Amino acid sequence: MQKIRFNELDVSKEILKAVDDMGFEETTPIQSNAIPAVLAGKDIVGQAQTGTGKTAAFGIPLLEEMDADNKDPQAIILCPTRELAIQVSEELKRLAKYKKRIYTLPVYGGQSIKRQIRALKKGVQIVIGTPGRVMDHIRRGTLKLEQINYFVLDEADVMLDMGFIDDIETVLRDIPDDRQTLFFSATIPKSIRRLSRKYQKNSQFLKVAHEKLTVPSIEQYYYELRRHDKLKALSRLLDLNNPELAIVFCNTRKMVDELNIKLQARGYLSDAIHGGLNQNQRDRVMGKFRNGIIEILVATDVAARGIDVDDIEAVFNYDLPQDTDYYVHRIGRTGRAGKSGKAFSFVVGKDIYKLRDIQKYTKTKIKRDKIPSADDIEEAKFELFNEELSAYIESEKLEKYIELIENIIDEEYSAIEIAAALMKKSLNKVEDLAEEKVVSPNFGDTGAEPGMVRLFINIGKKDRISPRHIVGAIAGETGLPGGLIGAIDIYDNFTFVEVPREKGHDVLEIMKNNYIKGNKINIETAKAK
Ligand SMILES: Nc1ncnc2c1ncn2[C@@H]1O[C@H](COP(=O)(O)OP(=O)(O)OP(=O)(O)O)[C@@H](O)[C@H]1O
Ligand SMILES: [Mg+2]
Repeated sequence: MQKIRFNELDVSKEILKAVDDMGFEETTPIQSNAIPAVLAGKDIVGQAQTGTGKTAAFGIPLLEEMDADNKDPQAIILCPTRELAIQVSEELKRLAKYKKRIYTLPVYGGQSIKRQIRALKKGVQIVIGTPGRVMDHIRRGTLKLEQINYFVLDEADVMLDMGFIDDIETVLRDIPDDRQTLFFSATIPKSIRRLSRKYQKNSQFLKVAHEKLTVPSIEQYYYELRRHDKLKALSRLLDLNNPELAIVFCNTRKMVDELNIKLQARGYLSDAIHGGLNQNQRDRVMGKFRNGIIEILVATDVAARGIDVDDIEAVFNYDLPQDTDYYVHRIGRTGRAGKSGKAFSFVVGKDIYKLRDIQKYTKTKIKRDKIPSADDIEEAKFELFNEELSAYIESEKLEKYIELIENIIDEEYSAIEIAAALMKKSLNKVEDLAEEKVVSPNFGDTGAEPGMVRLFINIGKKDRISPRHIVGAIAGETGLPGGLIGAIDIYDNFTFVEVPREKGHDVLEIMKNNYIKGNKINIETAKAK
């Protein structure tokens, strides 16, 4: 049983109406397999490719089985991160749109526990949470387990990788034996099979029959390069492909932060997400990414697990993942729900062996490709320019300008010379910023604290400059109190500072005139202040 219509399943008209509102036409294979199995009371391990609707595969039968007259929790869904708990909860809310008396609640750390307790007291049937906070509620007695009939682990494998096994086992021991236990992920390693043998009854392993582990609509490429060429390669691929939204994965939090700053300094609208950020920061970043305020999300593996954002057109493995399974989850952030996408992996030295393992494991061919040259980018920009130009000529009223140009032609220049000069001027504007990076003010919303703006300053050799020097120089020259100049750090050959938004342009002007010589900050003067 693969794709069928939802009304061929034994589900209520409320659910049928909701999936129709959501625009779902047919079930996905995991849905046509899992929904009847869960409704029939089975324990299952569900494995299906990324972006193929596993959330609704467990969400729909859970919603069907909830007793609206019972206000106690009847299902717990555990997710590895707060973002995912929120996302799953939102998908369930959409599915429950016409089941007015079923309440779902996400509970996760970082959010006021009192608010969650109040909500739980009012009556909630499905609790979606991260293990830490769920445990906390259980210990406090604010999450009652007596009525729990369903226990779901979403992204089951990464939950074990993250060391949540003790928490999971504690919860499993405490909820009634006659419950149903469901595990889901795109990759099911042996550790999950073991957990299944221990805690599930007559478990059914639903591996949706697919030859490949990755989605076929994702084009996959790799690039062999040297470590220090990665940033250039990333910039070129971003410029050439121009993805609306993209995720770039690095292997450590530190790399994520560093790369994000470098991208921002090059004028990209990027921001970083990883487990080292606090709740507010993470919410802000995810919100900006979902709304397209930032276009590039630089992330660690866990932070992006299961994340479902429309229109992510490209995924970059800036570092190749340590684990082959992680490759599957990473590139699965694109090509969701039947859409197409591209995945680009950077391969340095011995990474090539890991890449071979990945190909063997996922049963896919990752195509080798060349990093686009500066000429390729220029050509692409030129093509885009031509297209935009034609559209502009078609849509705008140009009579007045035609007259003006005719005058210049008469006097000195040919039409071709004038067109060439205008073209160079218009194309260069963008390139100057990206290439020289002397000072690139980024007034877009790129990770600065609220009310602040980030300024990037090229400082040439970093060994002679400390953050203190830079704050000193800015404070001295602009009269801003040092306390208002924030978040300073030094990366490679540049630094950034955050200053109050309304002072941004002033500070920039002053810094340009006084401290930027060529492309170096004049640190001697800064020290003297
Ligand atoms: N039957 C369907 N038809 C069309 N779209 C669907 C269907 N079921 C789910 N979707 C949509 O597909 C997207 C991906 O679903 P979901 O996030 O549940 O995937 P997943 O299998 O959990 O992926 P991952 O392994 O990355 O967690 C969501 O936006 C969801 O609303
Ligand atoms: Mg999922």
